[in-house]
Order: sequence, then structure tokens, then C-alpha cells
Amino acid sequence: MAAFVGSAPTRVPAAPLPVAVCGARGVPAGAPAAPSVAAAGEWCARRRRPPPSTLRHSQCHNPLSFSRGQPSSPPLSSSSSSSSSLPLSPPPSTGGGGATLRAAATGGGGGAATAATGDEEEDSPPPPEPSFTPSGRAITAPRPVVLDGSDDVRGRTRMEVFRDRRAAASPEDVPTGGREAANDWLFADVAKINVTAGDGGNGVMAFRREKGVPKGGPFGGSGGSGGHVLLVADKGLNTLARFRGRVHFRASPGNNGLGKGKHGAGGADATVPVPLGTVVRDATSGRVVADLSEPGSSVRVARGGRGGRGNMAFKTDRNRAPRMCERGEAGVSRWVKLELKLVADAGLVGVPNAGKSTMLSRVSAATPKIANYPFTTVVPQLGVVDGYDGEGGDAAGGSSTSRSMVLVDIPGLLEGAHAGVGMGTAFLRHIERCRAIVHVVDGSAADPVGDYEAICAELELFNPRLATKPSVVLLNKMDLPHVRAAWEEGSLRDALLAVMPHRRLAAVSAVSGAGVQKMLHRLTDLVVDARAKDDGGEVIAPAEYEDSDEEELAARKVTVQVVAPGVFDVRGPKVDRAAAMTNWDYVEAVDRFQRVLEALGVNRKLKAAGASDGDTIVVMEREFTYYARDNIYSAAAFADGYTDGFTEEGDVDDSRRPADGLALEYSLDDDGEDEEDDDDLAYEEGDDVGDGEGGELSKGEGEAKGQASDPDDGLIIIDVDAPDAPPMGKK
Ligand SMILES: Nc1nc2c(ncn2[C@@H]2O[C@H](COP(=O)(O)OP(=O)(O)OP(=O)(O)O)[C@@H](O)[C@H]2O)c(=O)[nH]1
Ligand SMILES: [Mg+2]
Repeated sequence: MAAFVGSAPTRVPAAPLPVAVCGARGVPAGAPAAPSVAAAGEWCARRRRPPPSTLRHSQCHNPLSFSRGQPSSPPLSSSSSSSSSLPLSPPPSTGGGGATLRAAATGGGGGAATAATGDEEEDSPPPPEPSFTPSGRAITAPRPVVLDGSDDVRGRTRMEVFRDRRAAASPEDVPTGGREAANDWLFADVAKINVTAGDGGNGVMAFRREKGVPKGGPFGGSGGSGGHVLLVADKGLNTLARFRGRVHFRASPGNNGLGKGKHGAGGADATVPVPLGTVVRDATSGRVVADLSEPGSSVRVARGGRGGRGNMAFKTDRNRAPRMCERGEAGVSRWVKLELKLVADAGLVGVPNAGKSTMLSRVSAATPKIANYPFTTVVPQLGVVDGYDGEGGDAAGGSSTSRSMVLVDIPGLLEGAHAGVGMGTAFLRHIERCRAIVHVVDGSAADPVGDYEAICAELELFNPRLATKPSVVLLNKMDLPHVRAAWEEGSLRDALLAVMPHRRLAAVSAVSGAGVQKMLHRLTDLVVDARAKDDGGEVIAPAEYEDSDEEELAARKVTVQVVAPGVFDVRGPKVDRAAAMTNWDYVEAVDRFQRVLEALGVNRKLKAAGASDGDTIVVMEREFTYYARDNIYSAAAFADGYTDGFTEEGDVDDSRRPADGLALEYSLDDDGEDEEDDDDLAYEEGDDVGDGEGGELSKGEGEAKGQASDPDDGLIIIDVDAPDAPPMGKK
């Protein structure tokens, strides 16, 4: 069998090596592209169906509501059907003589409202053909939300809209001061952090030297492992805001090993608390690493480096005095993305200004901001509803029969929210974890049924599973006489029931409290049922965790590439790791590195790639010279599968070595006999012990630093002197 034999390694000049395209160091694939409005449009176009007969509410006059067709143009007047008296503009108008304001109805473009005359109206493009959700709900072209007649929300950040809104509103409309308002934006539900595990400590080569103890044997301790970085779900946290101020998290490195057989202490883990419901993704691949939805659940996001082994660890029957040691492995460093999905029993959803926050404040002790303009709520708000029958108890995450529940008030959703319009995806994400959905419909809107249908369509387009969650529909603002009259007349109720997939419809007033208790009763039943079915906690099954078989296989992958005539570049995670941990100062360490290459099939690949004697092999920017020669120990070791006879790390595996001793010639070939008689072993007890890197460590230093424990200092029985140990030397 051909074997790869390395010469003493030399550093490769950084420049000339071409970058090879390979799995280990190739350019990482980017995260999957976020869904765009255009992509959503394409999807809708593919799903286009003829309009169902239920599309009765095609007229929409409320500038804050969704349209379900091209809006008609009511005359310019202040007769908005909303109870609004605040800085909202009157509805758009195209008829009549006076100048009118017509908001540009672009497909997500966000153009400002433009003045239009009747003539211009004739030139306007025909209304877009409606598309449909998978269940047949109509999706119309997005219509902008008008703030003050010339202000278009679409295409603008919420902060911009928020500033305008504050500028336009009278002081009493904005109850909180600037600082408090700005704090709204501290809510964070996504974050990207860098986690770096601790490096492993270096191993040491040392030999026992004590007066009266000849041939004391190897005595170099191993380095401690580096600490891991762990993310732990913490019930007490609600946002990812702390990650705005701190991005890097590091665990401690392991301590170096010492002489006298002292091992270095392991580095401490870094534990990073994250809110319950945090989804952890690898920032490069976008792959889910964990979904921390159980209190106390944790995931290791960066593995600490393994400590390098001291020469004690390499002692075998065949090599009683190994003259090598390993360097510590570098800790893993990576970027991870955190995504918070609030865990709540029910989510309040609806168009802006429907009264969601008012309802939350009515049924819980939460004090969300309430005002008569869109986007009063800019971040999701949580509230705990005590059991309406006084039972109390834990809310979400507590006992499944508790009648208390957690509600989350989701900011108002716009048409196109599922594709990101108005930060819609950021808000819709939180609904995925809710067990039930509470649709809050503004009874005073021009088209309450259209609003409800549009929200249903957005939920379904965002995640079809949301359409199957249990829900209740609240027709709000019943205290307003015209709303109550419409309800009692029956047409509104019938129209809503006609489009609802169930009959859980409640007429309520969040302001007066009418109907709220009854509604809560029904909602609680739904939530308790859903808890019993364990529905709602849509936990993402991680694609893979670290250390899975697939990762292990990927780690073993080796790529051999010809980068120039006679120059081969060898790459792969395990090869790289072995190279990084090899202490090139020791010949035996270099030998061992070769065995690792053999075990990983590098020699086979080099041969297949046409390597011949004298060729240059590059591993981790180090050069070796290749010699194809039969290798007695590798032949024996890899006879039945390429790792038999050696451990995966390239060490001789005593337990599996062939009985005929075929592989035994190798290990003590060069300096196996009477090594302890070498000059460098001849020092007395109490002398300093080499640390394997040329440095010196004085006696007791390890204890002083607390790095190593040595309960039997000076009394350690060394295996080599044990009566049943075979004599040292060449076999
Ligand atoms: N008359 C009446 N007004 C209500 C009722 N519920 C809410 N409102 C009013 O409607 C306006 C909007 O209420 P909010 O609770 O802020 O609406 P929202 O759905 O949270 O709005 P966004 O946060 O913008 O999505 C406020 O002026 C409320 O006082 C109700 O039952 N009756
Ligand atoms: Mg609100």
C-alpha cells in the first residue's frame, strides 16, 4: 500500500496557493433569500382562480381598511365610517369637481399619494385581477394606508411612519414622552450574535525524574478542554434586546497541562440566557440549530476545543516513552441568528386601529398604548388574563387545565404582510406559537368583512397552518350606535358568518366591556382544549444538531486538489483539525499526523490523483514531501477497513491490534529503547519540568494557579514500573 510520508514541515508562503473550491473552505452558501413581495405575487399568480361567489364586499371606503377590489370613490367628506377624529385624512375621492387625493395603488411600491382629476382617473390602469389564497380567499392588489392625505405607509419604515404620526398627532394623542416612545423600539425579536468557544489547553511532554526512580516514564499532562457556549431558554426574558448591546460571547479556554502528570483544568462554559421561544439558526446556512421553547432547554452552539494530550496519554505497550504532545484544539467560533417567537395562548390580530390594544388592556393588566391612529402598537405586547372564574394559576407554560392565559397583541397588519409589508412577517411570526387566534374586527370600518377576510388571507399566506388554528372573531366597537344598529339589523352578522369557517363570533365593546366576559369564557375553553391537544407550540424540528452523524461524515470529508504540477492541496475539517493540533516540534507527532491522513483516506486519494515521490503536499499551509512506499503498519492497520488497528485519531489501538504483531515493528522503531536514559531525563526530583514548548514551569506552579489537581503528589505509581509491564525496548 502506498503511504504518504512527510518531511519536516515548512511554512508555505501565503501568496502563491490558489484557493481550491472544496467543501471545507469554499465560500459558504448564503442564507436562503427572504420571501419578497414579487415572489409572493408570482405565487399568487400561479394560484389564480376564478372569484368565488362570496366576494360581495367589493367596496371599501375606509382608508385604514383593506380593500377587496379596486376601491370605489366616495365624495370627499369627513363622513369616514370610522369613529376617527384624529389626523386621518378623509377617504379618497375621484368624483365631483373639487381637487381630490388618490393614493397610488402600486403593488408594494410605496408611491406617495398624488393629486388626480377626473380625466386622470380615466387614464389610470385597470384594476388588477385578484389572486387567491390556497383556500380560495381573494387577495387584491395592496392598497396604501393613508395617514394624512399625502402620506403612504407602504415602502416606508415603521419608524418613519411613527415619526410622522407623532408629528401630526396632538400632544394628548401621544400620551407618552419621547424617551418612552423610543423605548418601544427596544423590543427586539431578532438578533445575530457571535459565539466563540474556548480553545483547548496544550498538552505537555515531560518525563518523570525523581531520585531513586530511574526511567520514570512519560509524565506530561494533557491540556483542559475549552468551555462551550450554550444558549439556555429563560422564562424571565421577553425580548432579545440585550443582544443589541452585546454581540460577542466567549467561553474560557482550557488550561495547559503541566509536568508531574498534571492535567490542565477545563475552561468554564459560557451560558447565554435567551427568551423562551427562541429559534436558533446558523447564520451562514440558515439551518435551524434549535428551537428553545421549553423552560430550561439549552443548546450548545459552539463546542470548546479539545485539550491537547500530553505525552502520558500516548504511552502504549509499544511506545513506553513517547516524545510528543498535542496542541489544544481551537474552539468553534460562529455566528448564529436568534429569532424570537413569543409563546402565548392567543394572539390578537386585526387591521390597524381595530381595537386590539384596547381589548388587551380591558382583559389583562397590560397597559399598551391606545390611540386613534394606525400603528399605535409597534411591538407585540403580552398580557396575562386571570382565569375568568377566579381559578387563577399559571398562564402559558403552566398547568394545561389552568384557565389563565397569556394574550399577545400583535401590531396592526397590512395587506401584503405575509410578504413583509409593514414588517408583517416580523409580527406574523409571533402568531405561529399561539394556540388560538382572536380576530379583532372594527365594526365601525367601512368593510369589516373585507378586513377580516384580508387578515385571514395574510395569515394563511404566511403559514397555511395558521388557517387551521382555532379562532374567535370579535366584532368590536359595539358601543357605537351605528355599529350596534348594523349588528342588530343582522346583515353584518350574517355577512361575517358567511365567510367564517366557524360560528365563534362575538359582538363586543373593548371600551365599555360589553360582551367581553362571555367572549373570554369561550376563548378560554378553546385555549384549554388546544393545550390538552398540545396544539400551538409549533416547535421547529431542528434539521440537525451539531455532532450528528451527518456532521461527522462531513467532517471526515477530504478533498485533494492539484493546484500546480506536483503540488497537491489537501483539505477537510478533520485533516485541518489534526494539522492544527499537531505539535510539529516532535517527530512522533508528525508520524502520528501521517496516520491520521491514512485513516482519513488521504493517501488513497493522493495516489488516485497521481501523486508520486517527491511531490509537494500542502495541508493547512504546511508543506510535506510525498513518498509512495509500502507502509508496514498502515498495511496491517487498514487491512480490514482503514481504521482497524488504529484509533480514529491515528494512535495505535491496543485493543484491536492484530495478534500476530504485524503492526508492532513500527512504534518503537527509532528511539524506543532505553529512552529514559537520555540526558534530558537526568534531573532530580524538584527540578523544573519542561512544558513541552520550550518554556519552564517551576514546581508547584500548577497548584498555585489552581490549574491541576495532584492529590498524591510524589506518590504516583507509574504504569511503566508495574510488575506486569513488559520490558521496554524494541520487540
Ligand atoms: N368606541 C369605541 N372605540 C374603540 C373601541 N375599541 C377601541 N376603540 C378605539 O379605537 C382606537 C384604536 O384603538 P387601539 O386599541 O389603539 O387599536 P389597535 O388595533 O391596537 O391599533 P394598532 O395598534 O394601530 O394596530 C382608539 O381610539 C380606541 O379608543 C370600542 O370598543 N369602542
Ligand atoms: Mg394597538
